[in-house]
Amino acid sequence: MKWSEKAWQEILPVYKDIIQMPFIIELANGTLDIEKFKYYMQQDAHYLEYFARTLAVISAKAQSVDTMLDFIRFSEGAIVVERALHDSYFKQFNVGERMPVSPTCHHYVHYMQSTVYMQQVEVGMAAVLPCFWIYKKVGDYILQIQAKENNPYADWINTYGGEEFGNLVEKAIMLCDEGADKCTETQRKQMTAAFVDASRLEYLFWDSAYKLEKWKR
Ligand SMILES: Cc1ncc(CN)c(N)n1
Repeated sequence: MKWSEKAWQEILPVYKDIIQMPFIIELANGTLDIEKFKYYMQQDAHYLEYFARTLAVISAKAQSVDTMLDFIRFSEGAIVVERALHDSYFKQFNVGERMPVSPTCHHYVHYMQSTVYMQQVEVGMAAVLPCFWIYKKVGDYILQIQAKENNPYADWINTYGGEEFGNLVEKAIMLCDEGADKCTETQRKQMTAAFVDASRLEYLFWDSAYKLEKWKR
């Protein structure tokens, strides 16, 4: 069994919880409170900047020039493609100034960064994989159940449920499997632990947006 197949089995309960979250259900049927979506997008704008930088660090640490190129392209995609999606929603919903980074977003981006800087490159690759894979799975799931007419969140759904994003995700999974093949069993376990932690943070990211999470002080 490939590393990715085993790793997905580990996070299956988290994924099943994610697709039942009110944020996801309401996004799919188009009833999600716009303030919650705006909050999510504002936090996601922070997230994407750190995510893109983190991908660039993985690129710099990559074992081969081909993997280096793949991760630098992922980094570019996070900024160019996903930021375009944010910008169009910010315009549509008239979002001006940026919010401070929320506690959950802060935790997630610093978790990613410290993992990528402090651990071997394959563990860093596993830590960013849920950002690809869970979004693809959630995008595909929402495509099946979505309200087809007048859903204000259709562009978000089509971005992550689309074929273009799907190709990136396939590549990211394949690169993790290639990396895992070169690792020891202990290192593969570290990869899985990073994948599980980041998946749990994906859950918390949507949960925090639904609750409009704020710093206590
Ligand atoms: C929090 C989060 N995780 C993942 C993605 C998809 N790159 C995203 N836009 N935001």
